[in-house]
Amino acid sequence: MQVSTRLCQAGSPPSRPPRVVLAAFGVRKSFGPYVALDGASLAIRPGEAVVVRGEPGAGKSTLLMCLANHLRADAGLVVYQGVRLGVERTSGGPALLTGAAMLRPDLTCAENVARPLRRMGLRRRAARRVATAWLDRLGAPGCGRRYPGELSCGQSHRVAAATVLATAPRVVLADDPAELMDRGEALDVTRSVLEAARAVGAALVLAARDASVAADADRQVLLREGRVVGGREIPGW
Ligand SMILES: Nc1ncnc2c1ncn2[C@@H]1O[C@H](COP(=O)(O)OP(=O)(O)OP(=O)(O)O)[C@@H](O)[C@H]1O
Repeated sequence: MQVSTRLCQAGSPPSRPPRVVLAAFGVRKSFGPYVALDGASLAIRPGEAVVVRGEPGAGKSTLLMCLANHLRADAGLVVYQGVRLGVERTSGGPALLTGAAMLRPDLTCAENVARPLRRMGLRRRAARRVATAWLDRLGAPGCGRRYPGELSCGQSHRVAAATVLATAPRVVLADDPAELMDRGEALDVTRSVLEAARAVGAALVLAARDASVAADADRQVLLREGRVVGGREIPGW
């Protein structure tokens, strides 16, 4: 509780960079009788890549949704950049990468990536240039003029990742793409996202069933029956 109090202190800016950018403390979430999260705790440092591993149904997606402020926890708290999500901030939160569903089907892929950049104030031409560079970086060159409906699952996920990463987020929460494509493609896509997140200094929390993804990350934690039960956590947490 000492830690959460420190993180939640509002007012004066911290004198040094925060040690933790995103943290969950004892998060519980049920769907009717189904307990998806049963007191999950996790702390993420700025810029690190953390894989949250777990069997199907372990609660990985639910944890990401709570961390992203898309779902409100029944109990416990989520703190992002020193602010309690769902309480002090009811909208906004870390960027959530879920894949193809994030893309507008009536816009080309370049327009999809440029859209949030335009909202951030970039002029049309600059936004287009940045979007094209991000599509290249994510391994989707040549997708710019195509529409989401014309892409494979892997390509759609890469384009969705470009829409998120182009905005230089502090934290990206990425759900496991393995359900939607074959293992090799899912690994390839995941690695591209991981490298791109590192390149812009974004922390990445990646849900994964597959252990091989963890080899490229800074650390991994294991989620079982809605609790973080294993993995190397940050000392002192
Ligand atoms: N909207 C919902 N309504 C009812 N139950 C849900 C809902 N969302 C999740 N659950 C249940 O919560 C539990 C955790 O689901 P969750 O999707 O978070 O697990 P997961 O680890 O991401 O699984 P997977 O690897 O299959 O994606 C499961 O028992 C699931 O059936």
